[in-house]
Amino acid sequence: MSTDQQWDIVTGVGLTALAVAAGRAAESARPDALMSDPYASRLVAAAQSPVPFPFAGGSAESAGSAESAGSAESAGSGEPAASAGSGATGVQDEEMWNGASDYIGLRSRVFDDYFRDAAGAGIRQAVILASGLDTRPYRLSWPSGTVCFELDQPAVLGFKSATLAGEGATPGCDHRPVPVDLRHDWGAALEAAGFDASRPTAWLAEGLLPYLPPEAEVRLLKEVSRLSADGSRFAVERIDDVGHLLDDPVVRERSDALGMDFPSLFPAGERTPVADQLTGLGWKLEHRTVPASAAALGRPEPGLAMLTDHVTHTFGRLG
Ligand SMILES: C[S@@+](CC[C@H](N)C(=O)[O-])C[C@H]1O[C@@H](n2cnc3c(N)ncnc32)[C@H](O)[C@@H]1O
Repeated sequence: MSTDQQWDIVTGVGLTALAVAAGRAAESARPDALMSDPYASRLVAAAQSPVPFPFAGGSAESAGSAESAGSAESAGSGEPAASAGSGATGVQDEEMWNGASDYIGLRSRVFDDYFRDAAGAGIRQAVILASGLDTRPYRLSWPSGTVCFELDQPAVLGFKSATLAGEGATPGCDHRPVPVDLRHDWGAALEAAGFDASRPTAWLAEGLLPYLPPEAEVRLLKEVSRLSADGSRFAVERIDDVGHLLDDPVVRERSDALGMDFPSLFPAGERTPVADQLTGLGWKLEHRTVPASAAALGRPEPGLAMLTDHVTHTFGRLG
């Protein structure tokens, strides 16, 4: 991928955001759902992807209220999302999507809880880096006065805002989308959108870092740190060696089925481990493995060795 290439929701890295939304739709439809995204099915349907994603039916109105979303108790009340219907392929295999939701559902819940904890600790500024089709500003309960910034490519944010507006969805926070390319200088755009670096912030990088070139990853972690007042928090999904992901035959089979040129999405190059970078930038870290999160939430481990062995959720605090 060239350093200036852009994408929308059905091309390049954008397609990964759609795949994650399909995983959240699948999770939301489970009777034992760990989280509920009442908009995921609708977003997947509206994208009209040339790849036939499943779970593209349903509507936000019928899929449960945003108020009730996000708790284990209330989750699962949403309407089971329907399959895309025509043109069935391996991509529409239920088992595969239930497998995907095992991890996506778990990851979403872990980071939903992270934002709930940060709100409970009095943090009123959230920044979701590479938010994709994530709908946390709409589906979580935010304390009054919370400002939520979402950063992603212009076409991705534009598609999401337009689709959710068409659904009559309204954010539960002061929602500020910031269209940027995270490979370049995005801090100035964030500040221009009203971000206040003197207030503690809860940052999230979920499904982002491996897609950045190594030097852009270094810049991003430094920029987050520069903009973080004492008391800030930073949650990161880490995949420290993407080679394991690309070598996994199940991952390859799934990305092939989705028509993704997966290897091309991960820029090559030497990387300093993210945990080392964060520690060097002053963050105090806590790490949680995927099996540990699964056990804590009463879920079996996701069936992919690559996820259980090579993905970590890291939580940083400053000050
Ligand atoms: C796997 S998706 C994850 C989306 C979201 N965090 C979620 O969990 O649903 C990756 C996202 O990273 C975004 N992304 C990757 N590189 C980016 C860049 N250089 N600038 C802006 N967004 C980027 C993509 O547009 C996409 O939305």
